[in-house]
Amino acid sequence: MTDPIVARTRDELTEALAQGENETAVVMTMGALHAGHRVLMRAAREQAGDDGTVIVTIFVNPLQFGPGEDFDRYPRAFDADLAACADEGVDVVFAPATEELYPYGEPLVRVDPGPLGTQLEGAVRPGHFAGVLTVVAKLLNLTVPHYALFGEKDYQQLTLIRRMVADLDLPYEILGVPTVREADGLALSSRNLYLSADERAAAPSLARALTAGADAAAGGPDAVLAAARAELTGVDVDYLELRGDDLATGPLSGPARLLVAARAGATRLIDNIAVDLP
Ligand SMILES: Nc1ncnc2c1ncn2[C@@H]1O[C@H](COP(=O)(O)OP(=O)(O)OP(=O)(O)O)[C@@H](O)[C@H]1O
Ligand SMILES: CC(C)(CO)[C@@H](O)C(=O)[O-]
Ligand code: BAL
Repeated sequence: MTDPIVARTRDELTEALAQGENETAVVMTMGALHAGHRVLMRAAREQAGDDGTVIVTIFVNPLQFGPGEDFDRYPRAFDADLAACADEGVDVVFAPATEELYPYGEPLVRVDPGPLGTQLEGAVRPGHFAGVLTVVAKLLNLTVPHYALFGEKDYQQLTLIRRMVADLDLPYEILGVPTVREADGLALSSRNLYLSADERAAAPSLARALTAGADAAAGGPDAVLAAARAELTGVDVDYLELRGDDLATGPLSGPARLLVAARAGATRLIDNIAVDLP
């Protein structure tokens, strides 16, 4: 096991990447790495190959947090993150300071996520997806990977990143990785660290609701939503929505996504599942 090269600046990153001529794959994270991130790292290694380069970025992006959100208290655990990256054979960790990534202060020009950016998560978190897409575009252009891997847990984010890359002709291949879950179905998330014992006990109701919804697919959209709603207990629901799998609204048949966001105490949890409508 070799320790990854840690790059804190653009120059250090360029130097670290200059060494490899083979395929590169990047996993972008906000740190506090868990087993879900590790699955992304393994998928990245599979894409890049043994002689390729796997890059993990660790950056808590202030641009995607709204006022009153948890930017300040977002978990930060750099030493443990580095150990996890070493364990997974990551080659390069890019962990810039805010001033390194945004040397001119808050960017005036941002990537516009379009109408989907104000729906679902975007309705609850105004400006969130402009902040996400802007930093993802920057990190893609800095790491210049062949592949970038993102989790399906953040399905709307993954969908918007795919659209950004297609709409702006960015030369990177975006790959989605299925959601990694605890034994009781709860999707792994750095924010699960915030949950009290009671909240942790209530949290799997999101996954139960999604499974019940997907199991009711044969009955059509109304049956899916009713089955899911019946299982959503002990949490405050922000939204439960069924959409076509590209998240564009429209007549619902064929491949669809059921998405949920709910609060357990003060902690917002999100999750989603594929639904195969008749
Ligand atoms: N349980 C999971 N399964 C698969 N991918 C995941 C999972 N959790 C996070 N990811 C993916 O890891 C990448 C980095 O996510 P991030 O660092 O925000 O972690 P997170 O656990 O989603 O944190 P948060 O609690 O902030 O949502 C994203 O592509 C995200 O979709
Ligand atoms: C993609 C990302 C690293 C951009 O800050 C973040 O939104 C996340 O961790 O999902
Ligand atoms: N995991 C998505 C990033 C965010 O919640 O800000």
